[in-house]
Amino acid sequence: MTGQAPALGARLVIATHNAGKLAEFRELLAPFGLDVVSAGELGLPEPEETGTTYAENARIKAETAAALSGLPALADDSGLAVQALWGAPGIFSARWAGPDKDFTGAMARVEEDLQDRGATAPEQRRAAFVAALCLATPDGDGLDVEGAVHGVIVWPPRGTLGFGYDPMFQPDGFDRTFGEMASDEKHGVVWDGAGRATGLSHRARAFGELMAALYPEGPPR
Ligand SMILES: O=c1nc[nH]c2c1ncn2[C@H]1C[C@H](O)[C@@H](COP(=O)(O)OP(=O)(O)OP(=O)(O)O)O1
Ligand SMILES: [Mg+2]
Repeated sequence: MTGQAPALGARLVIATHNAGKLAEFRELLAPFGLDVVSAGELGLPEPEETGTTYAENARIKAETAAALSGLPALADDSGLAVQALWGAPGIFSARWAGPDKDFTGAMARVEEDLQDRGATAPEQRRAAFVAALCLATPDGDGLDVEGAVHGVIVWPPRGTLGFGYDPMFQPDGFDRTFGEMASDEKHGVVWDGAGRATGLSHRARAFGELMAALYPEGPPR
């Protein structure tokens, strides 16, 4: 797909206050020549995430930003879901890091909870990153998609790339964590020639779903 993606709007708000996510969306959207502006740059508030699912929270963030900015807005609600912890920290992944965004502490808490359950073997340490995206327009339309990537929780954390829980998550089929992967490997997308996008990370996969939902007939001309 080349050129502009009209349904996204020439100007698009990325409704996040997370610098790591914002950088990834800027890279994902870079080929499309959109004017991407962040919620932070527009001075938009961080809405309370009162939903009980990733999708609900993504919609809250996207609708709030679209209504306040008068522009289409793309939001992401995501998290790390650890199977032995019944999906925790899940939608509370950001909250586990506290107001100081201490992900070293949040990762230690995940490991402690796994240790408390005696989860030492890799098969007891299964996890997925999940991302729900919502694209909302100021007139009230919304489009919801999700993506996930499965893997295993490692300890100690490895790597300094990425953000959040990346250093403790090793996706299936790799011997490196997301913290050890360059951005292009973690969330780069590959187009299949028919306008479909695939990728490794939850966010890249959700982005591929978004493009497929926006353009079911293939790339816009
Ligand atoms: O690729 C990722 N690599 C590592 N960690 C990740 C990733 N994706 C989500 N995560 C974790 C950290 C993040 O803080 C939380 C999402 O929480 P979430 O509320 O969706 O985002 P947030 O509060 O950081 O920013 P905002 O709500 O303004 O978009 O899950
Ligand atoms: Mg948040």
